Amino acid sequence: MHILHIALGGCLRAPPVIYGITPDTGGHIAYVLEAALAQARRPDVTHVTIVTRRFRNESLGSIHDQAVEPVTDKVTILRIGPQDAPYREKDEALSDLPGLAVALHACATLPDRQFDVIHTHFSDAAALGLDLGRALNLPVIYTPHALGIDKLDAGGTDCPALRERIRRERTAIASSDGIIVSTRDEAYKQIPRYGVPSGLGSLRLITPGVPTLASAEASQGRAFLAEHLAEPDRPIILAIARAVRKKNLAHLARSYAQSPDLQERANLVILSGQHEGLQPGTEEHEVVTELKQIRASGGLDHCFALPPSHRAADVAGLYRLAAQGRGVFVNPALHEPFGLTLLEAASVGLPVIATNRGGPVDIIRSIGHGLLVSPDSLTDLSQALRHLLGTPALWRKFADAANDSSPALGWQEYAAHSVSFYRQLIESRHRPEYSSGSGANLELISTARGIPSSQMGMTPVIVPTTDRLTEARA
Ligand SMILES: O=c1ccn([C@@H]2O[C@H](COP(=O)(O)OP(=O)(O)O[C@H]3O[C@H](CO)[C@@H](O)[C@H](O)[C@H]3O)[C@@H](O)[C@H]2O)c(=O)[nH]1
Ligand SMILES: O=P(O)(O)OC[C@H]1O[C@](O)(CO)[C@@H](O)[C@@H]1O
Repeated sequence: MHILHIALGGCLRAPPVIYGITPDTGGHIAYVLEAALAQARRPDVTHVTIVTRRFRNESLGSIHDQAVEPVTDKVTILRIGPQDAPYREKDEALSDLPGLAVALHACATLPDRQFDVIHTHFSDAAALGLDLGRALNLPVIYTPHALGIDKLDAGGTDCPALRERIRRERTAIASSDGIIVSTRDEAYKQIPRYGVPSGLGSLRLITPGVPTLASAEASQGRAFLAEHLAEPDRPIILAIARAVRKKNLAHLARSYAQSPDLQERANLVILSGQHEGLQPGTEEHEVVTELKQIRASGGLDHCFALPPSHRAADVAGLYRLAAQGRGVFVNPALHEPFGLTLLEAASVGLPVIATNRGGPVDIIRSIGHGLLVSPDSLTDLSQALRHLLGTPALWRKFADAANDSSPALGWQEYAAHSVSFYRQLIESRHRPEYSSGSGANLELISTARGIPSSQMGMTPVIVPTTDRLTEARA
């Protein structure tokens, strides 16, 4: 099987990726690369091609202007589009889609590129994938990663670009042959909000694995923080997220700033993308500026680190340092579609405190390595921090749960379930009764493992085939 992934946003390249180098260089890239590498390790997969955008921007890396980038002998990144195209964020790049569709078609019809299935990531890629799928009669799978309606609810600006994104997402949901989501929240709450009649495709809940952390040890994290903290041996309250409002990092900073006892007990470390070159007026610039203001007005320079740049090894070192020093990882997002960082924390045995909106509910229920809090309440967050940092037995219990889950967090099962789903969609194309959009490949819709749909209070649209985190704990 030759799998084609399409992911247009951000700076996608062979590892090491510089996450946070742009606002679109985040979790979906980790997901696509890990999925592709794990799928390629299977003997029934001959090759995995990842198509992304080509652009020229020296500060983001000359690799993005290279048409072909081998990742392994079975995984290749292909970059499409004009050679001198500038880098654009996803909302600005929509006008490029017709040109990219032509370029994709040209590269997908070369004799040595016989794809069997197309897996698209985010709705811009779905538009391209659906077009190619129709032309080549290939099944198309859509993974949303982040959906616009919930972004709007989480405080996203209601603007034409977001409305257009929601329109595209509706088309992707309605027209794809299959949808792969990561959480029950996406399956039972977010997708049904699009009001697309179920029946055009089947939807699977397949839990992603953990992004592979660099091998750096805690000592790397300690060295990285050396110049930022006066008492570097205190436990660390760690947050790592793109500098966008939805991630609610200022809420964590405020909660810490209002709690002198927490400042005495632990240091706060926030990695919020790469700050260099942020343009005034952008969301990321505003988010980072607000964090700096909270730190300055609270006189917290000695205990609140906001490093302006970081690399993959620093991220790994910080997670391990936080775990070693009995700290905690915090994801305070207003809404988190899934939350790969919570898996990263689990993989090093680090307890977490996470938003009770979205994917973290599934993740923490499955792994049991932390507490859920409302992202609206400063006191709930500071109390949770006090409780966890001040109760060694609770910390140990969560750390043990994280360590127990660790072996089950790889991508092998994701690869097995996704490839089996692809195969089913490919085979259904060859059955005589198949006709596109007829719903012939629809499986009936039942309940997610352990949660009757009636309890979710909405119409279920899926047959989840795997919920690996739950299985891992069973
Ligand atoms: O400054 C940063 C910010 C992020 N990261 C890394 O980038 C990834 C970000 O993951 P996450 O916060 O889960 O993802 P998002 O970038 O928000 O991506 C989307 O896609 C992910 C995969 O589907 C989902 O887990 C998210 O909920 C969804 O918002 C993780 O590996 C982080 O460690 C960094 O290294 N540095
Ligand atoms: O919903 P938002 O904040 O626009 O973010 C979605 C973006 O973030 C990412 O998760 C970044 O990797 C992409 O999938 C997507 O481009």
